[in-house]
Formats: sequence, C-alpha cells, structure tokens
Amino acid sequence: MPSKKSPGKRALSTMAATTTPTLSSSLPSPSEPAASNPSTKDPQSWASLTPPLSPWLHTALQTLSFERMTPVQASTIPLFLGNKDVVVEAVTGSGKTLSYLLPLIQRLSGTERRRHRIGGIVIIPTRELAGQIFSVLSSLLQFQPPSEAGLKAQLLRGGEGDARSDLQAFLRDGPDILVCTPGRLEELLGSRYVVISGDTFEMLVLDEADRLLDLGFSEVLAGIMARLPKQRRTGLFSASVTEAVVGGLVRSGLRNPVKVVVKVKEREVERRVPVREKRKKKRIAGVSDERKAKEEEWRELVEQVKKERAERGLEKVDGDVGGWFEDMV
Ligand SMILES: Nc1ncnc2c1ncn2[C@@H]1O[C@H](COP(=O)(O)OP(=O)(O)OP(=O)(O)O)[C@@H](O)[C@H]1O
Repeated sequence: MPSKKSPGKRALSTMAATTTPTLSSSLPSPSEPAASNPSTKDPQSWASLTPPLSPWLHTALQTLSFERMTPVQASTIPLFLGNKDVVVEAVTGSGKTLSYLLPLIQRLSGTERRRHRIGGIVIIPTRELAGQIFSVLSSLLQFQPPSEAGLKAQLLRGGEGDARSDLQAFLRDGPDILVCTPGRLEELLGSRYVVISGDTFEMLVLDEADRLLDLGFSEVLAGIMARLPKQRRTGLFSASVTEAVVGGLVRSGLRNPVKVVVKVKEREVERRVPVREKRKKKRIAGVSDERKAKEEEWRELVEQVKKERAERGLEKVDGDVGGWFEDMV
C-alpha cells in the first residue's frame, strides 16, 4: 500500500527537487582568487550578472570594498533578477543581506515609481537587526546619481516613536522600500493611506524566517502576506529550511521557489553583536565556549521580543527560553 504523505511533506519535496547544488561545493570559496585565465568568466564577479547591475551600484560595491560576490550572492542574485522566488538556507555571515538588497534595488531602479506606492518590503525579526539592514541599504542608496529620482527607504520598528509618527514619515517621504519588524509593519499596513498595488510592488523578503516564526509572528506574517500583491517575488532566508521550521511559510508565501543552500561564511559577523553582548562575551570567555556566548545572545533577544510584545498588548509567546535555544543551535 502506498504510504500516505502529508501535504506539507509533498510540498517540501517538490521544493527540494528544484534545489540548486550546495554552493559550497559548486563555487570557489570567497577567499579563493578569481580565475587566472582571463577567458574564464569569474562566476563571482559582479560583472557576470545578467541583467547587469546599474553602473552606480557597481560604483557603490567597489567603494564599499565588496570586490566579488560571496557564494550566496552569486547564486541568489541571478535568481531574483530572473524572476524566481528563492528559499535560502545559509550560515550566519555568508553575505545574505546584499543577496536580497541588490536585486531589490535593481528591480526597483528599472521600474516606474509612484509616490506612496511601496516597491519592496524586508521583514526582520528584531529592532536591532532591522536597524543594521537599514544602514546597509542606506549606504548603498547614497550612491544613486543625483539626477535620478532616487529610491527612498524607511525603517519601521517597534519601540521607536509610534505607528502614527511612522505613518506621518511615510506620507511625507514616500519611501519605495520598507525595512521593518513585523508588528510595526502590520500597524502601518492597517492605514487606509498606505496603498500596495501590483503595478509597483516587486519584492518581499523574510530575513531570519526561522526566528520570525520562533518568536510567534506566524499569524502576523500571514496577515501581511495576504495584503501584498500575489504578483511579486518573495525571498525567504533562514538558518534552517525544513518542513518543520519554515514549511508552512514556504507553501503559503512563495511560488515554486528555488532552494539555495550555502555553507560558506564570508567573514565572522561582528555587526550583529551588540556592544553589551561583546562585554558579556569577554566576561565569560575564560569559563565558556562559543555556545555559551550564543545562548546569552539568544536569551537577550527573546527577552527583548517578549517585552516588545507585552508593551504592544500582544499575546504572550509560549515556550521556555532554554527550549528555544536548543532549537536554534
Ligand atoms: N561580497 C562581499 N565581499 C566582501 N564582504 C562581504 C560581501 N558581502 C557581505 N560581506 C560582508 O560579510 C559580512 C556578513 O554579511 P551579512 O551580514 O550580509 O551576512 P549574513 O549572512 O546576513 O549574516 P547573518 O546571518 O548575521 O544575518 C558583513 O561584514 C558584510 O559586510
């Protein structure tokens, strides 16, 4: 008798069938030099992208010392530019941020934009990470030629001002890209002044999707996605991509996604570690290992999110912090 598979399992195996090879084995590591034979096109050179990035983005990348793509960038950017939905399982520090910001900027640069019509949304689990992604985006956007009507971005995150002041800034500035934590975005989208239309909306990114779900945002995300045009590109980035972790989100939010798996780090990520954390790490350095430092970081993150949810009168998140940490490592 054929074994019964749950719909979830079936959906995920379909996704796995379209999986690109694990890039750590198919591309040179970021530290390897570019191909010495000039006739061999370096698959990690920015110039190898088709369609090409705008000249001002090349200038930005060169000035910011991003000389070549990391493996996650080399595999993910062409997929987004080629109109695919993408699920990315990548280790911390692999360079995910540029792998979605660059195609998002590029896709929006080529489209006709209208004031107060959003072109792209990046959703991130915490305020701190949202701030960091927003600074990377801002540092790229500052290279836009002054002659062009430049893309604008807005940061929306809980704990800063309130939804009303965010709405005022939105109406005043007319941003094309929103970088946000889920709750504050949900509040903004609840306003009748915020229009998201299929003509201008290009791309949704869920960064650290596993954390978003761990922190209890699954319903909020479902509500947000229901409000976005179906004709869009969606990228989901997660440290772990399994049916149990993100299967539901992949099925409800993405269309025939291509899965990318990357196990190569670009460099140790310093920017995601708050100053306070660094001090704590120093204190426990003698008696502990990397796991202990991670647990501290995770504990603080969970407490921060619990506090944010309590402040906003949202339902409490179940689960004990230790258990969540076990899931993460
Ligand atoms: N093409 C590149 N060339 C050189 N450095 C890069 C490149 N892309 C990213 N980096 C650097 O690598 C580091 C990691 O990048 P990024 O923060 O995007 O990784 P990540 O995968 O998002 O990490 P996390 O899991 O913490 O979110 C950063 O310091 C970033 O500036």
